[in-house]
Amino acid sequence: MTAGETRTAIRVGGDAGYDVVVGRGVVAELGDALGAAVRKVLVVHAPTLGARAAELREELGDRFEVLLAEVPDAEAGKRIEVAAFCWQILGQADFTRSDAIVGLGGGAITDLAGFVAGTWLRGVRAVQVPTTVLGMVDAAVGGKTGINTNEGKNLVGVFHAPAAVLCDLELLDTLPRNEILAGFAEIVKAGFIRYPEILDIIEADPEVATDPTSPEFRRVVELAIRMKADVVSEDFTEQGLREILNYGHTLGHAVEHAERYQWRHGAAISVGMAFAAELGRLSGRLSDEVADRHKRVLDLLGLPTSYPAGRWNTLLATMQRDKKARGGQLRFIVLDDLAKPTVMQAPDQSLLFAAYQEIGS
Ligand SMILES: NC(=O)c1ccc[n+]([C@@H]2O[C@H](COP(=O)([O-])OP(=O)(O)OC[C@H]3O[C@@H](n4cnc5c(N)ncnc54)[C@H](O)[C@@H]3O)[C@@H](O)[C@H]2O)c1
Ligand SMILES: O=C(O)C(=O)C[C@@H](O)[C@H](O)[C@H](O)COP(=O)(O)O
Ligand SMILES: [Zn+2]
Repeated sequence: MTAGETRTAIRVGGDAGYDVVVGRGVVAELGDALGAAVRKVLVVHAPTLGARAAELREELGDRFEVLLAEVPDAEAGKRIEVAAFCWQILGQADFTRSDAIVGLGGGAITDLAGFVAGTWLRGVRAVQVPTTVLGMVDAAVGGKTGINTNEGKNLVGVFHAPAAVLCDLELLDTLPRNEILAGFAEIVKAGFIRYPEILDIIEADPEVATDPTSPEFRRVVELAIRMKADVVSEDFTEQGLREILNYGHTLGHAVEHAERYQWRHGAAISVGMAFAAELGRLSGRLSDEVADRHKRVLDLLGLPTSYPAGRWNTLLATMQRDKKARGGQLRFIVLDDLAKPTVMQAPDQSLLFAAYQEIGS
């Protein structure tokens, strides 16, 4: 970091937990985050981050034996065959329990790298270096890892907390605008379920989303990370509270599946939040003002809030496999008010359908 730049450390899980470090240049802390006990490091990265991964190998080379695993980009990387490819590298290089894995990439890569770290020898050290907004504010934080199956999104995974998360804002300099905006869907989620200040900032000037160097950008990123850090500190394995992080995800994951993962996660979650707002409104719990605010904020960011009306049956069939379902009954996260998320148990299909009609295009 250069003089005058600040570094923020957000703690997850108290004394025995880890820091999520935010700032420009903080990837320079990777060696220390890996720690003195580690000998070998596997950096799992997408092709986009190949040059940066090679630089890291150079930078860390005098302290560690660094191997690189280039894996397919985005959701194509979140497959069991890709995890097996990484396990093979680890096996052939004799990785032991005192070695470590680094996830360098967007949320898909940190989900995969976390899964590999959580399963290799039943769990080795993972340090996450997210390179997308979405990875920084959500995916790399909290130790939820996962891969997809033919039947649905994230159906296989383990909870495996990282040893550190380094959110280097400089890495966002190369991130395309549409990826930045997709990441903002999870920031908006944090606004609705915990910190409405985020919504105020975006409404005051939606352009903050496209300037990673602005103080407002930094503020909303840190608020979203704080929200996630607090929730997962209280409920790491999603016994209750953590379910609120799934706001917009029940329908959103079904949209991703229906689109064969050609939609960005953030875009699908945006549609899912628009649906959750209608569910809140039509069930009589959420005011028109807060429900309408969803579409307004998401529109300001150019994120989608509708989906073809004729796709309901397809989405409903996929939603039956949602992890929040209990005994065959769907459960949705909805809002009673701003920053008051709650679980809606087994809503009538007629209510779900009516809410979907409101976002149907
Ligand atoms: N585990 C969790 O708690 C959690 C939370 C939220 C989302 N997720 C998962 O995260 C995934 C979505 O993550 P995402 O939105 O980061 O998408 P992504 O990982 O697919 O990355 C998006 C694109 O950005 C490119 N990219 C990444 N960093 C770049 C950079 N610095 N410069 C240029 N290009 C770059 C990638 O190559 C990719 O093409 C989904 O699979 C979702 O399920 C997990
Ligand atoms: O961390 C969590 O918990 C979340 O639900 C965060 C979500 O944004 C994320 O997309 C997560 O991967 C969804 O998890 P899933 O259990 O619904 O697959
Ligand atoms: Zn998500």
